[in-house]
Amino acid sequence: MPDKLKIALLGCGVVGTQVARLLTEQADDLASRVGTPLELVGIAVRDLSVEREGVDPALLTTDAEALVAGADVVVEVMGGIEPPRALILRAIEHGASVVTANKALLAQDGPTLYAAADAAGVDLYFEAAVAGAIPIVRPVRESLAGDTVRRVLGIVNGTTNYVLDRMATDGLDLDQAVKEAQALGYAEADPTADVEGFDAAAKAAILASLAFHTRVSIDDVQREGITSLTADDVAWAAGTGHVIKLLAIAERNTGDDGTEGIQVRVHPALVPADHPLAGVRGAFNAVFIEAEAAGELMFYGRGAGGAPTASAVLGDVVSVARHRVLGGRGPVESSYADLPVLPAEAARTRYQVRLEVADQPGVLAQVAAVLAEHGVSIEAVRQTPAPDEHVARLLITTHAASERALAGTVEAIAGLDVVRAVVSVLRVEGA
Ligand SMILES: NC(=O)c1ccc[n+]([C@@H]2O[C@H](COP(=O)([O-])OP(=O)(O)OC[C@H]3O[C@@H](n4cnc5c(N)ncnc54)[C@H](O)[C@@H]3O)[C@@H](O)[C@H]2O)c1
Ligand SMILES: N[C@@H](CCO)C(=O)O
Ligand code: NA
Repeated sequence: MPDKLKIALLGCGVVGTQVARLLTEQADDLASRVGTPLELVGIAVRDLSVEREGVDPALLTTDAEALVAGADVVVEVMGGIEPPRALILRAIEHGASVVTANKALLAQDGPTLYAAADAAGVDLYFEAAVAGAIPIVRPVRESLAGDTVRRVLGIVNGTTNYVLDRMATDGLDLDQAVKEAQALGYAEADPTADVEGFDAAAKAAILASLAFHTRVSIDDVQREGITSLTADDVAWAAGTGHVIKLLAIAERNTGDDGTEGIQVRVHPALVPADHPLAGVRGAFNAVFIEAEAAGELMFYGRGAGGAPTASAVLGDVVSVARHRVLGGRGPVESSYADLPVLPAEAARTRYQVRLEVADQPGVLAQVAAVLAEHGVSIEAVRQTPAPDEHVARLLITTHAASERALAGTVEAIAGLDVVRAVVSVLRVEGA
């Protein structure tokens, strides 16, 4: 048994500071759990002069490469693609186990890192990369390894969930809610990665790879953010018994030509108010899984923040450290299924389409005819008066239709003389 394990920490920001704190404060407990002491041997940072609360300045270094070379376990919480990618590969080359929270890197180039870890026989763990503190990587990879996952629906971005929640509860418009999220430290000064769905898409790619034992990169994920949503959309959703959530969705599906594959997408969707995901408020995250034998499961908690994310990182550190003490490594990424990612247009969902139309005889029939021509089946139609007496508002809910059929339908409806505006088109999920 090693007399101690040397831990190198790369990055000392929001997450790194908390990882350093927990490693120090809980040193005795961690040593008992692992079976040997964990010694934090250094922390790589950019700027040595920045004061970091609770962090021993003597541990700081700007030479990340040298730090990595002498470590048993490397914890990467720098963020970004380079230098983390090169540093992780170097750590693996030196035989270190790696723990990372870096969803962007894993979603872009995970397979290279997994292959390197396999070749070296070391662990590469990343619980914090998806839904922060929520145990989701380990349950999907290990607890559900004997089951067949059909579908994963996740609220995996806390910032957008906070924004949508504020729009729903207090009628804020998007900009106001984003400003509030920034003031609370949820959203970055540049909120693009969150509001345009890039962060959720990275997590969707990682979740899909794990759930379906295949390789999905962020480029395979169909992505749409929340920036086109209005306070009116959110209010309408409530009026029809739904809440709007930004969902990361990964599901098994069959393509038009009968090919078995998966679909992975991120977009806002109407979720029925009685669905467990509808109750996920504020900046919380949740992942809802439908598996063949297990049925429905939901994992809920904090998806971000220094301490919650550090909790997931430390859990991984203990796991990989235990493996080193016992000899060997933990379960690896399985990627035997080789399921293709199907084209987005073949995805089938229910839709709500809101229109403003001329309030005159035959309008409903014309609109219904377009839907019929495109093979889109209507589930319900609701008409409400508009402030202008010559205009009516129509809310059409469809049965499941393909994205392709729906797009053609909406284009044709928009071209009808009697249609003043297509107000919104939203998918309905989880019904
Ligand atoms: N903050 C969260 O809530 C959260 C949640 C889940 C996952 N993550 C992930 O954790 C990682 C870290 O996030 P964070 O919020 O702590 O970021 P941060 O910006 O607060 O901290 C990053 C740290 O890394 C250092 N760093 C960056 N590049 C460096 C370089 N080239 N050399 C040396 N030091 C360098 C920075 O100086 C900073 O100290 C990211 O991959 C992020 O996606 C964060
Ligand atoms: N920006 C992310 C945090 C970490 O992924 C969120 O709002 O959930
Ligand atoms: Na997690």
